[in-house]
Amino acid sequence: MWRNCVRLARGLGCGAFLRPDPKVSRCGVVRGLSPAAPCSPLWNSVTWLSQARELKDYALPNSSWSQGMMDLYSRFLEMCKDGTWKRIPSYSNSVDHLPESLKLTSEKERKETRLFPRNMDTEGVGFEYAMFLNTSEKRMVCLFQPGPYLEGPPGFAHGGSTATIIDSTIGGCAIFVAGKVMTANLSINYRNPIPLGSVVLVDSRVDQVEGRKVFLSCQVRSIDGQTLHAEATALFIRVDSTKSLQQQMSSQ
Ligand SMILES: CCCCCCCC(=O)SCCNC(=O)CCNC(=O)[C@H](O)C(C)(C)COP(=O)(O)OP(=O)(O)OC[C@H]1O[C@@H](n2cnc3c(N)ncnc32)[C@H](O)[C@@H]1OP(=O)(O)O
Repeated sequence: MWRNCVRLARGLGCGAFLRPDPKVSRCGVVRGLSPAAPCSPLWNSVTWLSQARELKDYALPNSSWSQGMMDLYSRFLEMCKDGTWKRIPSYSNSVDHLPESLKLTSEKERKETRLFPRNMDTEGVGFEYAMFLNTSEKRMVCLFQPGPYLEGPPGFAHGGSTATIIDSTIGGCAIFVAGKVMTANLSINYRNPIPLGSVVLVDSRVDQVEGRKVFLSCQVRSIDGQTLHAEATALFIRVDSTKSLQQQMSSQ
């Protein structure tokens, strides 16, 4: 799995540069639908972007991104050109990632909540990441640059921050394949610490779907592929979107 990814990334060389999307302002605020938006059924119905509010897309390059992050981002953007990969926009509120049809009534109302990995406004201090989806391979990759506020052991990322980015990547992958899901189980083996400010590639894929159960696996590696930082398996359960989370919890 990983070897394929490295091969793909290497095969593209480093010459690609970012073309500004005319519908995306410099600060990453999306106006209407971006051509870079993914095209799975779930995201197609995401005229979510088009309506009244302007949403900031946090998965666009900013000045905190290292050269390594920029290079990798450019390579994946290049791979988006033939439609094999899709860049996934990222917003500060999880509800904005769902199409209107999947939102519960209570979720349609705006709340002062923030998606956990997007809860810091200062660029570069927390989770800097961008995701790309390969629908035919049922695979989601995430380029992740952990900032100084994610410290665990001195100079290295906290294990919880690694778990968060794995859960988000694997969860995003599961959502594309199965719709509305919740993490039921996430098992992580931490192999090598992730230096703060470095760039790693979180590579996840759906291995199997059995009824409501979605099984996934994931590896976190350095961008040269030489260092395995973590590997994980996960079980996500498709939830009945007609039932509120509260109802599901109270029936347990
Ligand atoms: C855009 C942003 C993306 C970010 C993604 C981030 C995702 C998240 O972090 S979600 C938050 C963390 N997760 C949670 O809080 C989930 C808490 N748990 C729950 O809500 C429920 O237990 C839930 C929804 C997972 C399953 O509940 P429910 O729908 O009642 O399913 P339930 O009937 O118990 O189980 C269904 C099947 O799954 C199995 N199953 C459920 N949980 C587990 C588990 N932990 N391990 C193994 N099997 C399980 C059951 O055994 C059952 O199997 P079978 O059909 O063969 O009998």
